[in-house]
Amino acid sequence: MHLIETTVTTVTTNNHIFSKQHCQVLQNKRQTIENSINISTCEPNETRMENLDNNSVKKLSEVTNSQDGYVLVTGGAGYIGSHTVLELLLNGYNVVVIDNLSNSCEESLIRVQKLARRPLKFHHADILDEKTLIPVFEKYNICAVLHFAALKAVGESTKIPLNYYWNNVTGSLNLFKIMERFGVYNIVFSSSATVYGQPDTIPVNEKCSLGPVTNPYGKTKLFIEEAIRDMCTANDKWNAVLLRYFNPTGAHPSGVIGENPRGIPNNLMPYVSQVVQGRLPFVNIFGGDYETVDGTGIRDYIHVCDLATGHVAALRKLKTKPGCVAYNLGTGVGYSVIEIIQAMSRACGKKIPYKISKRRPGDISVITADASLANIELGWYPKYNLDQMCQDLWRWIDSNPLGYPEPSNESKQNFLKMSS
Ligand SMILES: O=c1ccn([C@@H]2O[C@H](COP(=O)(O)OP(=O)(O)O[C@H]3O[C@H](CO)[C@@H](O)[C@H](O)[C@H]3O)[C@@H](O)[C@H]2O)c(=O)[nH]1
Repeated sequence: MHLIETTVTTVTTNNHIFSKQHCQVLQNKRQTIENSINISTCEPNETRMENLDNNSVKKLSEVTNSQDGYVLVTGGAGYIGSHTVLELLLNGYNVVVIDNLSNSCEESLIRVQKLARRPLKFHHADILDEKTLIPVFEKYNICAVLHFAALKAVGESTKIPLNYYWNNVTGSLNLFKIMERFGVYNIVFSSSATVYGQPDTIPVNEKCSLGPVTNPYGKTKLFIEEAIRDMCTANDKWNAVLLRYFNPTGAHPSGVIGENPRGIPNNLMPYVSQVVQGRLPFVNIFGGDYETVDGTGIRDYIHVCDLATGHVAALRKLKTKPGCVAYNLGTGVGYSVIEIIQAMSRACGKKIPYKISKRRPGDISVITADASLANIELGWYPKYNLDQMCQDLWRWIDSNPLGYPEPSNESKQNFLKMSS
C-alpha cells in the first residue's frame, strides 16, 4: 500500500495509444488551460438572491415565452439534477421535478429550496410509469424538459444490463412519447463522454466518431442520443441539446447539497471521500500500467456547479430552435487518479492511502474534453479548478458525513404541501 507522498514508479506497456510524449503534450496543454480558467466561484450571495425577483420574470419569458411555463426536471433530486434545479431557481425559472427516489431523497430538494429561497414543485413519479407522468404534463404548462433520470453505475450496468436498457432506454422513449402527446418538443438530455468510447484524438470534440462504447450504461446514453437525433430529423418541431458530461465532482460551495451515493461508491471521487472519512480503508487504483504520466487513468473532472450552469445555457440555446446539437461539458484539463488523490489530500489535509490493483474492465486510458463548441455557441465556460472541486467536496462531506439524513416527518409534510 502506498501513501500519497510515496513516489509511484510508472510501469508502461507498449500496447496503448498514448505515448509519453503525448502525455507531456497533455501536461503542457493542461497548464495553459488551468491558467486561463476563471477561478472565481459562483457562490450565491445575498445580492444575487435579493435581485432575483426583479430578473426572474424576464429570464423566464426569455426561454419559455410564458410566465406560467415550467421546466420539467426528471431525476431532479439526484446529484447533478439537484445542483441544476438550484441554478434554474436562482435564474428565475419555474421548476417541476419528478423523481422516483430510487437513488435520491427529498432532502436534497428541501435544501435546494432553502438555498434558492424559492419553492419548486415535486412529484414522486417514474419515467417508466406513464400513469405517474401524464398527470404532471396535464397539471403544468411544461415548456422544456431537462432529462437526468437514469441508472448510472458503469460497473453495475455490466452485471444487470437489462435493467439499464429497460430503465434508461425504455424510460426515455416513454417520456419522449408523452412529451410529443402534450406538444412539448424541447429537451436537454444528460448524456456522457462515455459515448465516445476510447477516442482516437484527445481532447475529444463533438465531431469525433461515437463508440464503440465499452459498457451497457454508456450504450444506453448512445442509444438515447440516436433516438433523439432521429426524432429531430423526422420532425422539426423537436429541439434537443445533448450535453456530454465528462467526470462530474465537487459540491455546491455552501456545503449544503452534494453527492449522496448509496452503498459502496463506484466512482473515484465518492470512493476517495469515504476513504478520507475512514469509512473505507484505502483507494483501490484500477491500473498502474496505463501509458500516462504516472500509469493511472486520466479523466477530465468538472465541478457539478459548472455542469449546472451548462444546463441553463443549453435551455437558452433551445430558444434558437437548433434542431439536435451536442456539446461537451468538461474543462479540457486531464488528471490522473494519483493526482486526484493528491488534490483531495491537499483539500482535507489528510493522507489518503491507496493501493494499485489491476485494471477495471471497460475502463479507457485517457479522455479529456474539447469544450470549445460549448464556449462559443452556449457562451459557457467552467469556473472551477481541481482544488476548488476538492475543497467543495470536502466541505460537503465534512458537514454531512453520512450524506443526507432522512427528513423529519414534519419537514417532509411541509415539502409535499409546498410542492403539490
Ligand atoms: O475506486 C476507483 C474508482 C475509479 N478509479 C479510476 O478513476 C478514474 C475515473 O473513474 P470513475 O470515477 O468511475 O469515472 P469513469 O469511469 O471515467 O466514468 C464516469 O465518467 C463518465 C464520463 O466520462 C460518466 O459517463 C460515468 O457516468 C462516470 O461514472 C478511472 O481511471 C478509474 O479506473 C479507480 O482507480 N478507483
